[in-house]
Amino acid sequence: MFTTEFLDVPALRAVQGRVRLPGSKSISNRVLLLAALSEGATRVRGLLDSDDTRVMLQALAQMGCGVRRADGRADEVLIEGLGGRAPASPTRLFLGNAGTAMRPLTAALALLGGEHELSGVARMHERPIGDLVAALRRLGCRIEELGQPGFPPLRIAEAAGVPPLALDAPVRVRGDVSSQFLTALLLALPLAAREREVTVQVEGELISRPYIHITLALLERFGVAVQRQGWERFVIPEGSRYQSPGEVLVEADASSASYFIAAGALSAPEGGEGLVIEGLGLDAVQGDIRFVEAARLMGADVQGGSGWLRARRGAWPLKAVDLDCNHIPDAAMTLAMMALYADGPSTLRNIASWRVKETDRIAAMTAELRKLGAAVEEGADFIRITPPALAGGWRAASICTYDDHRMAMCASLAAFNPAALPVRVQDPKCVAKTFPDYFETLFAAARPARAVPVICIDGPTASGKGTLAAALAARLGWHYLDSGALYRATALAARQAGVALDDEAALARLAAALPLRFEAGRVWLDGRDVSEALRSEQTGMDASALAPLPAVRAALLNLQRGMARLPGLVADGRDMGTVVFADAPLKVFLTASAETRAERRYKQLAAKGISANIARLRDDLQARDARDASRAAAPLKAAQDALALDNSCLSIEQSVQQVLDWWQDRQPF
Ligand SMILES: Nc1ncnc2c1ncn2[C@@H]1O[C@H](COP(=O)(O)OP(=O)(O)OP(=O)(O)O)[C@@H](O)[C@H]1O
Ligand SMILES: Nc1ccn([C@@H]2O[C@H](COP(=O)(O)O)[C@@H](O)[C@H]2O)c(=O)n1
Repeated sequence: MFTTEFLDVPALRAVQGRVRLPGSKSISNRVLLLAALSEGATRVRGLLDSDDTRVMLQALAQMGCGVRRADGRADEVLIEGLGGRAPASPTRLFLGNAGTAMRPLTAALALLGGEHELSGVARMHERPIGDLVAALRRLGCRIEELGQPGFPPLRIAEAAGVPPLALDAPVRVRGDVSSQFLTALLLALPLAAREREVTVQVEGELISRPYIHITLALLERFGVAVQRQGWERFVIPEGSRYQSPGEVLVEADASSASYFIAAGALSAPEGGEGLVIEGLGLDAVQGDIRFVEAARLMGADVQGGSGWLRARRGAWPLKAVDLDCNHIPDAAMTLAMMALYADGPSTLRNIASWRVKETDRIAAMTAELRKLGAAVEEGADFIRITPPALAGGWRAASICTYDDHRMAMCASLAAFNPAALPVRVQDPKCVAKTFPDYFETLFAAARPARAVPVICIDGPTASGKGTLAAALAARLGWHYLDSGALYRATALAARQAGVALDDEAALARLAAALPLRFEAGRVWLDGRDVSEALRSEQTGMDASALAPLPAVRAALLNLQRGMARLPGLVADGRDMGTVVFADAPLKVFLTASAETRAERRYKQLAAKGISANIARLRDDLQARDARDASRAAAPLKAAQDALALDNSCLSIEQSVQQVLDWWQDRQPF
C-alpha cells in the first residue's frame, strides 16, 4: 500500500493482462458477523483484508468469538461463533469508518444484550444511524446516543439482559436513507425468532436493493430463509437459528472491479485482448455487478463468464448517458469518471445516498472533476458532467480524496486523459478501507503513456547517493535502484565462481544471469543473504575494478532499464543520468568534500563495529573516484543537464527536501 502524502499517477495509455481483486467488503463483513452469531466454526476464504474488515474482526474478538487467521494468509480466517452464548460485556468497540460494521453490530448487540460502547472516526460520527436506533428502541432495546442525536457513538445499556421485545407488530424501519438499517435488522432479528415469526416493515422507498439481495442470500447460507414480500415486508420464520455452513468463499468485490472495467474501456486499442478480471463474473451476487450494464451503455466492451470478466475499449469516445444509478450507488462514482471521456454531458440520477457516505461524494466529485477541466452541475440527488473540450481542455490536477477510498480509486482513472497529463492523488492510503493494494494492482496492469519518470542521483563514492535516493523513493512511493549493488554483486559472484576480475567475457556472462533478489531491504544472491558482504570496502573496490569493462556494463544495462516501472524510479550510481536513463526528467549530481565523505564512511563503518583509518579511507575513496572517472565506458561525471548538489553542509533531510523541491518545480500541479 502507498503510505505517502500523495501519489503522482503518470499518464496511462492502456491496461492489459490479468488482475485478481480482493474479496467484497459487503460480503466479507456480513459473513463475519453471521459466522460470529452461528453455532459452530466457519472458515471464511477470499476475505477482504482491509480497515473495515479488521475493525469487524477486532470487535468480534472483543465480543468473545474465536477469531483465528490462517497461517500466512490475510484472506482466510476461522470464526468460532457465539452460537447462543451471551457476548462478553462490557465492551468498547472502535469501528473506524466501517458502516458495514457499525450498523449491524449495533442491532446484533442490542438483541444479544450486555453493555457496549460503539464508536468510530470523526466521519463515522457524522453518518446517520438514527432510523436504526429508533427501530431498535421501538422494539424495547436500550440504546443511548453519546454525541449528536441520530449519530454514533452509541451505548447499548442492557447489563441486566435484553428487555422483553415488542415483536407482535412488524418492526418498522426506514428504507430511503441507507439500506444498511434494514440489513442490520435482518441480520440481527433471527436471534429473536427462535420461538416466533418476526416481520420487518420498510417505510419509504427502499434504496440500494441489491445490497438487501446479498443480505438475504447470505442469511440463507447460514440457515435462515427470510420470506420477502415485495421490497416492503420481510418475514423471518419461527424457529430460525444460525448454523455455520462450515466454509464460505467470498467473491471478489464488484465495486472494486468497476475501476478495472473502466480502465479496460479507456484503454488504447493496442490493449488487444483487454484486461481480464479474476474472482467474479457476470453471475456475481453483488448488486454492483450491474455496473457492467451501465459501462456497456457507455460503450465499454465487457465480456464475462462465471468467475471472470474481460474489459476493453468498445465505442470511442464513450457515449454520454442519463442514468438512474440508485441500484449501483458505489460503482456509479466510476461512471462519473468515465463521463470525462464521453461525447457529451452525462447525468447520474437518484444518488442522494452519496451525500451520507465516507464523505459527501456529490460535493467531492463535483469539486475534483472541475479541477480536471470538466463542467459539473450538482443537485440534491444528481450530478451532471460535461467533459473537458478536447485534449486541450484537460487540466493536471491534485485530487483531494476526503479520506474516501472510492475518491482515490476514481482519481486514478483521470490518468487515461488524452493530454497525457499526470494526476496527483492526495492521501492514497485511504484505499486501505477496501483495496489496500489498489494502486499496485493498477500499475502492474497499466502501460504508461510516456516514459516512466526517473530521478537520477549520480556522484562519487560515499556522497550519500544511496541514502538520498532511498529517502526520495520512500517519499514519492517510487521504486529504488541501487545500481552499484549490481556491480558489487557481479564482483561477489565472480569471487565465488573463481572468475578473475579482468576476464571480461566470463564476467559479462555472470552479470547477464545474476541470480539477484532485493527483498525487504536485504539483498539475496543465489538464495544467500549478501547484504553485509555487498557493502564491504573490498567489494566496492572489486566492483570498481570490473566496472570499466564494456561487456559487463552492457550486460547490466537492460536489467537496470527494466527497473523503471510505474509509478516511477529513483536510481543512484555513476552513469544513471549520462547513459542508463539519459532522458530522465531530473538528474542530480551529488557531491561532498573528500574529507566529509571519508568521515561519513568512517562513522558508517564504526556503527557496524568495523575499525578503520580515516586517512586511508579518504585515499581509497579518492582512488576509486579517480578510476571511475577516468574509465572510457560510462565514466563518473555529471550529465550535461544535471543539477549539482554539494551536501557537505546539508543534513540528509535538507538534501531530500532540495531534490523534492526541484522535482515539484517540474510538475504541472
Ligand atoms: N547529507 C548528509 N549528511 C550527513 N550524512 C550523510 C548525508 N548523506 C549521507 N550521509 C551518510 O553518509 C554515509 C554514506 O552514504 P551512502 O551510503 O548513502 O553513500 P553512497 O554515495 O551511496 O555510497 P557508495 O558510493 O559507496 O554507494 C551514510 O552513513 C549516510 O547516512
Ligand atoms: N552506475 C554505476 C554504479 C556503480 N558503479 C561501480 O560500482 C562501484 C560500486 O558502486 P557503489 O555505488 O555501490 O559504491 C563503483 O565504484 C563503480 O565503479 C558503476 O560503474 N556504475
